[in-house]
Amino acid sequence: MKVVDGIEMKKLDRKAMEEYGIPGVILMEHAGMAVTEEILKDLAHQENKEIVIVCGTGNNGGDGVVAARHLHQKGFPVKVRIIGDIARISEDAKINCDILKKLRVDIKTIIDFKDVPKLSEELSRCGVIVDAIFGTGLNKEVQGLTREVILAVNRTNTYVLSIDIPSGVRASDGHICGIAVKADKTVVLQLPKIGNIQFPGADYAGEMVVKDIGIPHEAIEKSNFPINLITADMVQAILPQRRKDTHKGNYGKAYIVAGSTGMTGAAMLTCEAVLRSGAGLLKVAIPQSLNNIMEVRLTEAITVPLPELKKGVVGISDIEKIIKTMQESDVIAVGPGSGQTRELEEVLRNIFEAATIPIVLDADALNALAHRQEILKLIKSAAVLTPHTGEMSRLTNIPVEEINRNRIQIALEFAKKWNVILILKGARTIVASPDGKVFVNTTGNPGMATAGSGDVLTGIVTGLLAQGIQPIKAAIAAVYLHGVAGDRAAARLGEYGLIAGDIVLELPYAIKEIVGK
Ligand SMILES: NC(=O)C1=CN([C@@H]2O[C@H](COP(=O)(O)OP(=O)(O)OC[C@H]3O[C@@H](n4cnc5c(N)ncnc54)[C@H](O)[C@@H]3O)[C@@H](O)[C@H]2O)[C@H](O)CC1
Ligand SMILES: [K+]
Repeated sequence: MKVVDGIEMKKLDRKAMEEYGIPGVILMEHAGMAVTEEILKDLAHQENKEIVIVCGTGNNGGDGVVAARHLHQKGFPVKVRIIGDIARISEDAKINCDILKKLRVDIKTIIDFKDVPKLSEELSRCGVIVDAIFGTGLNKEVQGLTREVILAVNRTNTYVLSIDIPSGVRASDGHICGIAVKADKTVVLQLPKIGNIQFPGADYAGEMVVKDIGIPHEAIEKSNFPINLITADMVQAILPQRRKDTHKGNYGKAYIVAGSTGMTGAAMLTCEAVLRSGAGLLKVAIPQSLNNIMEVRLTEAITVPLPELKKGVVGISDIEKIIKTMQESDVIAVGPGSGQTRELEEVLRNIFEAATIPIVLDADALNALAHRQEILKLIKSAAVLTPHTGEMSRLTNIPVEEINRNRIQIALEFAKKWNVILILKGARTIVASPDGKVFVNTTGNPGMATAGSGDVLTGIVTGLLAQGIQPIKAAIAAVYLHGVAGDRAAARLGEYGLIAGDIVLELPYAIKEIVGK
């Protein structure tokens, strides 16, 4: 499913009207009916059935006015409150306002601060507040009377339903324009906006419901807007159904270069996640001195002890053995707990030059790359990099705050520049492909911000790649499954007590939830 900004949505609106001849007032009618459907569901839980619909003078307000008519028609007590200069009302909204007046629905304009106390009372007394002030047309900081009205809405304990996007959240990036409505539910029209998905805006949406309002699907498919939401259907289509006549060789040979003294846990978590993601075979190259520990901790993986140059750390002297095992594998992952050494840069350079299989780079491999990004150009096969925002900052020399203000763009630029698939972990995790496409993940929770969670994701990516899944699809499915497993763990344990091992334990169930077996 595409995720759009206001400009792209307007383009699709215009295409629907100009190329398909669907009048805007029809789209508004569909929008109002879709909103009505959701309000009726929410009203079912409310004692008080009165609805106050707070409208702006644009088409978002128009959607609210259409919903008012349908609710009135169904016998619900409706109050419509239009903020601002009614003379500026959009054409389609005016058509609907005039109909409401003929139906003698209670419709008033809020034009002065002195109207706010009365409105506040109405908002506190009703069962549902509908926020139809701003949608994708919000284009500056919210001030003055509208600011006071949004403050009044947020001060009540009344259930709030926002149309398309909570008013005050910018559709293009989720920025809060001074103040925004805190919604219990947002009825998103046709396609999610970036502001519905990206924080901080995503925090204001409450439960999100996407409703079709009649924009032709073929027009949406033809749009080359690059941002997509990762959905369960998308992941289900990616995960191969298993044939009966198969053996472990069919599910690939994964190879991991990981671990160093004190960091065997990272290697262990990655290995477990590789196998729990369905890979057939797994070898893990670890420093010789850690072999006994790993042999004890890992039952299903084969350890490949490397004669270490420096105790407990993989070094360039091991490269022969690493390359040889790599050439017998279907995917190689480097970095979890490897230790930050200049040696690792050399190991990476050799691997990049020799690899004909997909490469997954995480943690210390990314930190090593921070000094030597140019060696990424040596890679001839597919590469998936999995930085969290801090590692991305070191990789790009862009401050963390700036990355978080523009996650999608920064991830996309890096992927294109270095011809790699980039998983930028965080809220939200972004998967960016060198061909310019972006996939935004919305599964997962703050409980996953715990040591080792990233090692598990690396293992899932590696495990799916081992099974021959196309790299971009493996990255998409991995971040989604990682989040679903984390959500299952949080549902069982809460967000505080959740540790990375719990995500690994829930992973098979997450896969089963999607694949069905
Ligand atoms: N295909 C669809 O998604 C459809 C969406 N519809 C609805 O239309 C809105 C977008 O409507 P638009 O008229 O462009 O603007 P808004 O209603 O979002 O904003 C109203 C108006 O407010 C002015 N404005 C902007 N920022 C501020 C501010 N900070 N302070 C004061 N005034 C401000 C600006 O002039 C805007 O025009 C979309 O979200 C959907 O809800 C269609 O109804 C159906 C098709
Ligand atoms: K709104």
